[in-house]
Amino acid sequence: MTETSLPPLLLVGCGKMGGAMLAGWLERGLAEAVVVEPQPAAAAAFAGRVTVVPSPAAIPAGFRPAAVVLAIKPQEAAATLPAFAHLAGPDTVFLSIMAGRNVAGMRGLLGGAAAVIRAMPNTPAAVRQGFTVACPGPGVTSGQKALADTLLSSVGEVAWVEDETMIDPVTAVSGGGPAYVFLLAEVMEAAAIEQGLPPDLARRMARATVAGSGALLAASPENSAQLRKNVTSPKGTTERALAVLMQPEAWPVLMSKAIAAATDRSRELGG
Ligand SMILES: NC(=O)C1=CN([C@@H]2O[C@H](COP(=O)(O)OP(=O)(O)OC[C@H]3O[C@@H](n4cnc5c(N)ncnc54)[C@H](O)[C@@H]3O)[C@@H](O)[C@H]2O)C=CC1
Ligand SMILES: O=C(O)[C@@H]1CCC=N1
Repeated sequence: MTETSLPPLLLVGCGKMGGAMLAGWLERGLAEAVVVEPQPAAAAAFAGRVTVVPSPAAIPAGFRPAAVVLAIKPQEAAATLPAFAHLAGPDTVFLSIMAGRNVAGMRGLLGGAAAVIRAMPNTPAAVRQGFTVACPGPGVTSGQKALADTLLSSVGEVAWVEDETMIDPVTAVSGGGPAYVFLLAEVMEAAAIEQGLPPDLARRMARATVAGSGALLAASPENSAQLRKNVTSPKGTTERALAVLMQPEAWPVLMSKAIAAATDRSRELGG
């Protein structure tokens, strides 16, 4: 597909993640989109560029989306999805980004025969640097998978898996991962202030250090461990900090526990 050929799509829920993806799609050249969003403020940033309606009943007659992107909270699925069941058919694929919600449960709510892809993106999609892992459900055609791939890859990198159970740990790692990185910026900023640096400087340093390190990681052929070693001079300052961060029960163990907790929560949200 060319840079201007994203197909008509229906976005259900224009909150933080749906909005992030929509921003990326619009930047990529989305021709026609209808957004179902009951909170006017949530979609205000997109006014004039997409059609925003408050409920499925207000979708313009005759609008035939090639993809219906489900970006509501998992807890809203049971009450919301049945109103979109009439859109199921060979020309429409449902692309869910809801945490936990599994394909079988969504197909049940959409009438049983819907083509459903379960995907887990992340918010860097807003700047087209997202990472999405997607899993096709039963009956998804190669054309529908290609369409979802076009949508998802237009806002970042995409990986496909056949085993849906992988989406739970994916949700914990790349879905929520940006939050852990932003937390790192928060705690670095606070620590810098503790060491006597002015708050403005502390904020700029933390943001630029996290963003610059991410850019270096993205651009470098070296792996993250080597990039870490490149900063760590023998008997220098970084070595002292890493001795704290990598001690037993510190970062490696804490991250492992955090990812396990999030994976468990994704499984709990299933159905
Ligand atoms: N925020 C993130 O980083 C990520 C979120 N997700 C998933 O994306 C989904 C949305 O999450 P967020 O955007 O964070 O939540 P959010 O609360 O910011 O967005 C949900 C939006 O859905 C709207 N909404 C509620 N009921 C609706 C209905 N019946 N029809 C249409 N819209 C309705 C709400 O007004 C709200 O704007 C969740 O299922 C979450 O698991 C997935 C990956 C990352
Ligand atoms: O916190 C959540 O449940 C969602 C899924 C991944 C990121 N946000």
